[in-house]
Amino acid sequence: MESGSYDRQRGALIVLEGLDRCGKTSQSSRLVSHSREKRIFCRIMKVSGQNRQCWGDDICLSFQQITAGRSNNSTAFQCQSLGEEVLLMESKLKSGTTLVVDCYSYSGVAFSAAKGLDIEWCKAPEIGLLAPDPVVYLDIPPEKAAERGEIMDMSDMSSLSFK
Ligand SMILES: Cc1cn([C@H]2C[C@H](O)[C@@H](COP(=O)(O)OP(=O)(O)O)O2)c(=O)[nH]c1=O
Repeated sequence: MESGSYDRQRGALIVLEGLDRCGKTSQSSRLVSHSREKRIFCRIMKVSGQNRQCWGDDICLSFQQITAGRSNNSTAFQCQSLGEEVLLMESKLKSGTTLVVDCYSYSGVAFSAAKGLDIEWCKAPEIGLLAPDPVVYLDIPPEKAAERGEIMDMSDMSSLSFK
């Protein structure tokens, strides 16, 4: 990605993944600010699970984020909207906007699989998503993340098994 590129080159699809409170939101904001300073069109894309919300002029999409226990209906609902979401992303990227995505599909699949669902089943609804350029995984010990705020029940975390 070149600086000074207010041009028609495709934007990059940058994905940040990691535990809650690992710093995805902070780093997304810094990345967008830095990119804009370099005259690169850049927007944050928030993933909100089942709900669509807009955050200022940023884009919020609701990708399928299956978690163990969600009903088939909610999965079906999200899959239906996937097509238009992909089209929106595609159009933004093609017009030269770089998208910074705070959690894409990987975290939803990982959490669902860690809770015992078949990983191939978890991945199946993700078919059709655009492939990210870089995926940046922010690593943090769960205990450290928990110190940063009330995020999740650590006893629940300890029962998960990530591969
Ligand atoms: C990146 C970072 C965040 N924080 C704090 C700021 C926030 O209150 C909290 C969570 O950061 P945040 O960026 O919101 O994490 P995520 O989007 O992954 O959930 O942690 C630190 O204390 N130190 C750091 O280095």
